[in-house]
Amino acid sequence: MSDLTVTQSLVEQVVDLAHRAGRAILEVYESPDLGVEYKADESPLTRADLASNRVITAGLAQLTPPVPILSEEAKQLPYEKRRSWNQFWLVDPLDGTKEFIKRNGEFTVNIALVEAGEPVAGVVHSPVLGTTYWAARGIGAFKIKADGEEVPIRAGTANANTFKAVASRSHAGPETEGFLERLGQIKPVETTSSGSSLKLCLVAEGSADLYPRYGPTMEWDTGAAHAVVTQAGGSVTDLKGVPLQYNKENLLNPYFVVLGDFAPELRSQVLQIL
Ligand SMILES: Nc1ncnc2c1ncn2[C@@H]1O[C@H](COP(=O)(O)O)[C@@H](OP(=O)(O)O)[C@H]1O
Ligand SMILES: [Mg+2]
Repeated sequence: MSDLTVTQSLVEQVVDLAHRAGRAILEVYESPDLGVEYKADESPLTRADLASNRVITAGLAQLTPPVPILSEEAKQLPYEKRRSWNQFWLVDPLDGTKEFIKRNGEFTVNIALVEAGEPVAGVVHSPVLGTTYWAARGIGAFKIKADGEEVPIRAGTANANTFKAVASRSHAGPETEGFLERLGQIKPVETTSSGSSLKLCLVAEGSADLYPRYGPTMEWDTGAAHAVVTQAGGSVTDLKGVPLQYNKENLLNPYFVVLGDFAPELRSQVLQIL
């Protein structure tokens, strides 16, 4: 099968799909019963994750029938079946389920197109904020603001007097604290917390300089926002500086760090203290 070419029109259709999924999520979010259940690994699942998943998987299957889909909430094929995929859609229909249940708005819809282990396009939509980040290789990285205006985005250089760091609201711990302390020896650090893949998007748009993640995440938590960060000039790498890879036998990501568009010296200085 020959690969699909990523065009602006394809990405626009995926943005529409993310918006439709967002509306399905909000219907549940605004209802009294979120339908919370717990999966075998004790992570939460709601009616909204499933509703969003249905919208996205049906939409992608219609849009690009030959391209396989790997979704957090769909049955996952064994590695022997998916290892030959060169291109596939990687979907997290609702990232930040814990934040959804807390009703703090910090959750996203995530759709990435992966090619040869690398996310080449991505759409991240926040139904509550009404914002969408999207990017595609060869096209660029953009934010659609709540008022509908679309603007190009660029990761920051971290050249100001302080570092702006962002960390997980529900999954940060002592290793993150230790790193932020070491970072503070380079220059002062201001830290904010947020749920879901929004953290990577904050780095992509230059609102934050970096996001350290000492904790487990899955490929679908990062794929779409990884594409946005990369196209905006930043990086998403393991703690040694190697870009995260996708469609691995084990879909768990290593601990990682998201950096803005840092000069090489600053980049290696930060990688050394991770
Ligand atoms: N023990 C664990 N194993 C795998 N992934 C985990 C995990 N604990 C948290 N995560 C991932 O972290 C994501 C939330 O990230 P954050 O803390 O930055 O908001 C979750 O996304 P979901 O909400 O889609 O399940 C989940 O995939
Ligand atoms: Mg997730």
